Amino acid sequence: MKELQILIRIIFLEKKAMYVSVICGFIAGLTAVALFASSGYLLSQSAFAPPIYTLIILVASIKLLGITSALSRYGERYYSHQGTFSMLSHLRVLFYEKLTDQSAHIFQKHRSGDLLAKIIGDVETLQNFFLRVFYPPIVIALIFSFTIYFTSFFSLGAAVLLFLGFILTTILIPAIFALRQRKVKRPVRQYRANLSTNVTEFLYGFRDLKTYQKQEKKKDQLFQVADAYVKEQEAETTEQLFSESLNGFLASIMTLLVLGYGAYLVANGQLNGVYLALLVMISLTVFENVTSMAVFPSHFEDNRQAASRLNEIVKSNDKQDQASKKKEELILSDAPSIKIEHASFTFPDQSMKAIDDVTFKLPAGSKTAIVGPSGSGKSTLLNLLLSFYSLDQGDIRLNNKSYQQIEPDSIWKNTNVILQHHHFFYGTVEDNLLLANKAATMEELQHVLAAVQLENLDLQDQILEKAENLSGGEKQRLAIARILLKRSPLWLLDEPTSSLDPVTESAIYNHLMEVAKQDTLVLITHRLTGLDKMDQIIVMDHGKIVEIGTYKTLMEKQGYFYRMNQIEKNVISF
Ligand SMILES: Nc1ncnc2c1ncn2[C@@H]1O[C@H](COP(=O)(O)OP(=O)(O)OP(=O)(O)O)[C@@H](O)[C@H]1O
Repeated sequence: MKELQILIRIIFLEKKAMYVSVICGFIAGLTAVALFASSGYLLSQSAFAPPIYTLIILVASIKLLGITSALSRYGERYYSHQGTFSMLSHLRVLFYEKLTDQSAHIFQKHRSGDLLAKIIGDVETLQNFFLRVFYPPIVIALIFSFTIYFTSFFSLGAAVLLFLGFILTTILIPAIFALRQRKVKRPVRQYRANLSTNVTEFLYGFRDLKTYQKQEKKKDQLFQVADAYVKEQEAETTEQLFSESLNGFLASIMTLLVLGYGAYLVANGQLNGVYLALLVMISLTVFENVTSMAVFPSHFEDNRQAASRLNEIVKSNDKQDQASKKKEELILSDAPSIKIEHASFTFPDQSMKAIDDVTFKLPAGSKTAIVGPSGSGKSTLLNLLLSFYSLDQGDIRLNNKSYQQIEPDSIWKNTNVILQHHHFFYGTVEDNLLLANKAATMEELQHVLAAVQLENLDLQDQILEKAENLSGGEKQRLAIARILLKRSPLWLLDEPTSSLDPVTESAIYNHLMEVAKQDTLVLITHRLTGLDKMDQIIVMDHGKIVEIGTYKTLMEKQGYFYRMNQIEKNVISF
C-alpha cells in the first residue's frame, strides 16, 4: 500500500473535484434507490385505488427523484473525470520531471523499452486510480449505510440481509480477488515490460539484425514473448469475468433472499404487503452500485503494480533531489578554472577503475587536449567534469568550489558540450538549433550554419528522426553549430569532428578556437596533428594520466605521446 501514497497525495491536490464527485455520486446512488423504492411503493399502492392526491404526490416525488438522480450523476461524472485528468497531468509532470533529472545516467539503471512501458502504460494505468479504486468504495459505503438505515424502519431482517450483501459484494469478494490478482498480475506486468523492451530493441537494432541475417530469429523471440503476454492477459480477463459473475450472482441471491424474507413477513402479518415491492426495489437498485466493485480487484492490482514500478524511479531520484537542494547554483560569466584532485571512479558492477587517481589543473581560459587509446577513460573523465557521474574518491573544484557544493544541473547549463552521440529531434534545422538558444535571431542561426560550412542547409529544411537524412559529418557540424549558439565560457568536447575530412576539420577547429579564445576548453581527440596550439595535453591510459605537458615538451620527452605521434604519422604515410 505504501506505493499508493504518492497517488493519494496527488488526489488531495484536486480536493474540490474529489469532494464534489463523492457527494454527487452519493446523491445519485441514493436518489436512484429512493426512485425505485417509490416506484415499487407506487405500484403497490395503486392496486388499492388510493385517493388521487396520494398518487400525484408519489408521481411528483418520483419525477423529482429522477431529475435529481440524473443531475447528480452528471455532476459526479463531470467532476470525477475532470479530477482524473488533472491528476493524470500532475502525475505526468511529476514523472517526467524525475525522468529528466536522471537523463544522464538513466540507461545505467533502466532499459529503454521498460522505460517506454512505464511512461506510456503505467502512467496511463494510474489515471484509473481515483475513478476505479479510490472513489467507488467510499460512495458505495455511503449509499449502503443510508439505505440500510432506511430499510431498518420497515424490516430489521431485510436491513441485515442488505448489510450482509454489502460485506460480501463490496468487501469480502473484492478482497479475495484482489489477493488472487496479486498472484496472476505479476507475470502480466513483467511480460508487458518484456514485450515492450523486445520491440524497442528489435526496432533499434533492425539494420544490424538484417546485416547478420538474424531478424527471423529475433522475430520468433518477439512472437514468443507476445504469446506469453497474450496468455497471461487471457488468464487475467478470465479472472476478472469470474469476479464480475460472482459479484452479480451474489447480488441477485441477496435480492431473492430479501424477497423471500419479505414474503415470509407479509404472510405472517409482520409486514404490510404494500411495502414488499419497495423492499425488493431497494435491494435491486442498491446492489446495482456494487458492479463497480467487481472490477475493483483488477484495477487495484493494476494501479498498485504501476505505482510500484514508477516509484522505483521517483524514489531513487528523491534522494538525489534532497542532496541537490542543498547545493548551490553555478553562475559562470567568465572562463572558470578547474582542478581535479586524486579523482577515482569505477562504474557500477565493474571491478576495474575507469579513472584511477587522476590529478590535473585547467587554468581559466586554457585549452587542454585529452588523448589516449580507446577505452583509456577519456569520455568518462569528461562525464565526471559534467557531473554526470559522481567520484568515488577525490574532488573536482571549479573556481575553487567543490563539485559536491554545486548543483549538477547548473554545471550542464553553463557548459558547451559535445558528446560522442548527439540527438537531433524530428523537425526543422531551425527547431534543432533553437534548442541551444531560443532567443537566437535568424541571422545568428544562418551565421553558425555558415561557420560550420553547412550553408547548403536551409533553416526550414526537415530533419528526420535521428537525423537520418544527414551524413555523419553533417550531423557533427550541426551539433557544433548548435553549441556555437550557447555561448558559455566552458567547453567540453568529445571527438567533435571525428567524421570530418581534414580540410573541413581544420577550418572548423580554427573557428572554434577563435570563438573560445577567452574560454576554458577541453577537447578529447584521437587526431594528434594540430595539438601544438593547445596549452596542455593530457595523455591517458588505463584510466591513469601517463603524461601531461605542452606539445613541445611531450615531443621532446620522446615518451608515450611521441610514440603515438610516430605511429599516427606512419599510419598516414602507409
Ligand atoms: N556505462 C559504462 N558502464 C561500465 N563500463 C563502462 C561504461 N562506460 C565506459 N565503461 C568502461 O570504462 C572504460 C573507459 O571508457 P571511456 O568511454 O571513458 O573510454 P574512452 O577513452 O573515451 O574510449 P574511446 O576513445 O573509445 O571513446 C572502458 O573500459 C569502458 O569499457
